[in-house]
Amino acid sequence: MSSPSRYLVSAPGKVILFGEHAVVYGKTAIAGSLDGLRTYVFFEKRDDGFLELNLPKLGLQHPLLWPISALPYSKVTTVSKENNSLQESTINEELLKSLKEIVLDGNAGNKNNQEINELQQVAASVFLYLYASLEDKQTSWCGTTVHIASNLPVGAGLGSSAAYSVCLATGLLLVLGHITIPNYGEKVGGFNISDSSSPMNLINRWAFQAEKIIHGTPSGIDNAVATYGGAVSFSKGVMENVIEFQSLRFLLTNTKVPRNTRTLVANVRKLHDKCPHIVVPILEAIEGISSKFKEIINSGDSQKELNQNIEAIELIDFNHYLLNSLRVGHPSIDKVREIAAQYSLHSKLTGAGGGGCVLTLLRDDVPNDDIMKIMLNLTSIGFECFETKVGGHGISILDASTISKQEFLSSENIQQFSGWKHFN
Ligand SMILES: Nc1ncnc2c1ncn2[C@@H]1O[C@H](COP(=O)(O)OP(=O)(O)OP(=O)(O)O)[C@@H](O)[C@H]1O
Ligand SMILES: C[C@@](O)(CCO)CC(=O)[O-]
Repeated sequence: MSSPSRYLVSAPGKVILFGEHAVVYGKTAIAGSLDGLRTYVFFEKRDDGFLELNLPKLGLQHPLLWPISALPYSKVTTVSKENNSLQESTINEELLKSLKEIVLDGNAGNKNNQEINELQQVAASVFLYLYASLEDKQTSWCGTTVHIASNLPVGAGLGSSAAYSVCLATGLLLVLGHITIPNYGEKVGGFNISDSSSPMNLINRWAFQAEKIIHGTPSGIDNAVATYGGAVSFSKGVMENVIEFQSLRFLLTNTKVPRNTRTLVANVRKLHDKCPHIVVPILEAIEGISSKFKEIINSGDSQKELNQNIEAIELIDFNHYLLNSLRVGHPSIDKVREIAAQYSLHSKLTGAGGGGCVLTLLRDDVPNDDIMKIMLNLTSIGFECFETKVGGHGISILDASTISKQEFLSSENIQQFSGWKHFN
């Protein structure tokens, strides 16, 4: 049977309940996937030896185009299908510099001569890095056209970079013949992270490489949640399912204050290196919060009790204060907390902070009218609100042979195309 000439891949955003930043130092974080907020990538076969990337969500009006022959093969470790040895190359300054040059050349060769900013350049570098690393020259595809669509806010703390990285890793592993579409339709559940040959683990490993290009020193939690989905606990690269908080409802408020995870993580690192005697105990205290939350959810509380559990709720405030002391807070986040507190709701920043999104736990005993009022209040000052639960599918894949590029681009609800498959 011939392989599809088009694939559609999707991956979810994520929300961190407890433990961001501390997780970079090996501490435990609790997080979940955001099934309704996803990135979708459409891969279409080419036969002219070119790679085309379309990044409309990052504000690029015209495609970027490169001949495959321009890729920096000598600087990445290519893969042999025979012995199945996928070796990631070290992501160093030299590699990043040559990727950047190739991205800018691809843009310069474009007759539209558009400006390309740092965010667009990094996103394109990720694509070229993955293609060069994974190409084994046995594919029937002689190039690909890639279109990205997403309903995730970019750079707001909800893991947009990880969803993008996971989609690209999945699609390119498929296109370049390393994995095939899974058979499962609707199955959601466990995964075996220790099985190194599993397609999901392969995807997660390559998405982690992509995240290193975007973030510098990521913990790996964002790409793991986008890959495997669910509600999880994550520490030192190892993930466990923690399904007990999947029915909790949250309000996510995007303050729309632009920030950059790479810079925020680097700033915490500088503080850590300068004042370890202050920062290390803060990280330990954050670990204590994640552990306490796990203890509460493992102690047999029903979801309802968890929702009303004062101790669990106070952990949200404690975690927020500790993050503020790592200097990743922002006045816009305090404003959301202040408005939520008027209705006795508790909030914390989520993701890297410095603006971005705020997470508010919606307790069952808070009337819907109050929630509406909070949302109105927040939107009236320019913030954006989403009500959400955590959990749901990680990577989803669709044989898109019968879907045209136009249908993909004009679809209001890409999730509704039928036939999505999942690995877990
Ligand atoms: N839809 C998209 N199309 C192309 N690139 C994207 C897209 N979404 C994210 N990216 C890439 O990810 C970068 C944003 O990453 P950043 O880590 O700052 O935000 P985030 O992942 O949303 O937040 P956090 O890491 O705190 O969860 C963008 O600059 C771009 O390189
Ligand atoms: C701030 C951080 O902890 C979460 C970003 O979503 C960074 C990381 O874990 O890589």
